[in-house]
Amino acid sequence: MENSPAEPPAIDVSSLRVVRGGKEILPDLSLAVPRGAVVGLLGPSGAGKSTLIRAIVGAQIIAGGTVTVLGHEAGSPPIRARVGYVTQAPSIYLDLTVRENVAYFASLVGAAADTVPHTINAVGLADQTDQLAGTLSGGQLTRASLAAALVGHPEVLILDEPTVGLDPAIRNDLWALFRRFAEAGTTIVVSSHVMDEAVRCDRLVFIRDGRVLADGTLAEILAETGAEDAERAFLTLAGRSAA
Ligand SMILES: Nc1ncnc2c1ncn2[C@@H]1O[C@H](COP(=O)(O)OP(=O)(O)OP(=O)(O)O)[C@@H](O)[C@H]1O
Repeated sequence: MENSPAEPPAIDVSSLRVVRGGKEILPDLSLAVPRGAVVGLLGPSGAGKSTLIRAIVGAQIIAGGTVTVLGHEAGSPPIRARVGYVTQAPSIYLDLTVRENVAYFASLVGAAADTVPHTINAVGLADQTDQLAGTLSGGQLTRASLAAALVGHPEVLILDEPTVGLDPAIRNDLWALFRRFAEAGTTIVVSSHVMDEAVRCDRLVFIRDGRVLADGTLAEILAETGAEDAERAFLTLAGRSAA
């Protein structure tokens, strides 16, 4: 899962500075995401997770630093079809069916038509193929948005709080799905404010007040803090940084 020295990280953020509404949201943030890893971006509400994600997908004006994805500037034309992004809000058309939505996003990235049913099956929505997206349940809607993002087989998949508000069984199914895509080589960044999702990730980035508190495996972070779980480790690190 770790990079070989010859292989650059999938995502490389260096000294990123972001100002929004006149406020410095990310003062000086650096991190690297290895290829093929599932990386959890964990932190409380308002920590700056969505802002960082926006910078990674090239949707955020940055005031300083660099964000490189697959060796190219974030959001630049050579990588647009290679990076999938699922926002917190439903990112598909509610007045189209699941199939119509996924077919539309397939056409945008030039994916073959036969990838549409395959992707819908992969996210477990075969029975909802002809259902209007606006009539799906919350978990189904998240999976439909995922299908739209996945249909072009992105090498990097960025998911902003995909499991928020979903019941434990659906969260479990979604994590199994992320794992399958990672095993097929996709690099996945998942943001969450639910610390118990840490155990699902290969690596974790703890973020608070726009700063990285920790970047490593859960085992490394627990060893470093002496904490029993991710939540206590986070609190320990937050306490240290405030001291
Ligand atoms: N346009 C804006 N103007 C001013 N402040 C903003 C703007 N957008 C975001 N912020 C602030 O930036 C901070 C980080 O917001 P961000 O959405 O990145 O956090 P988050 O970690 O994703 O939170 P959540 O888990 O609640 O989605 C928050 O304090 C938010 O109020």
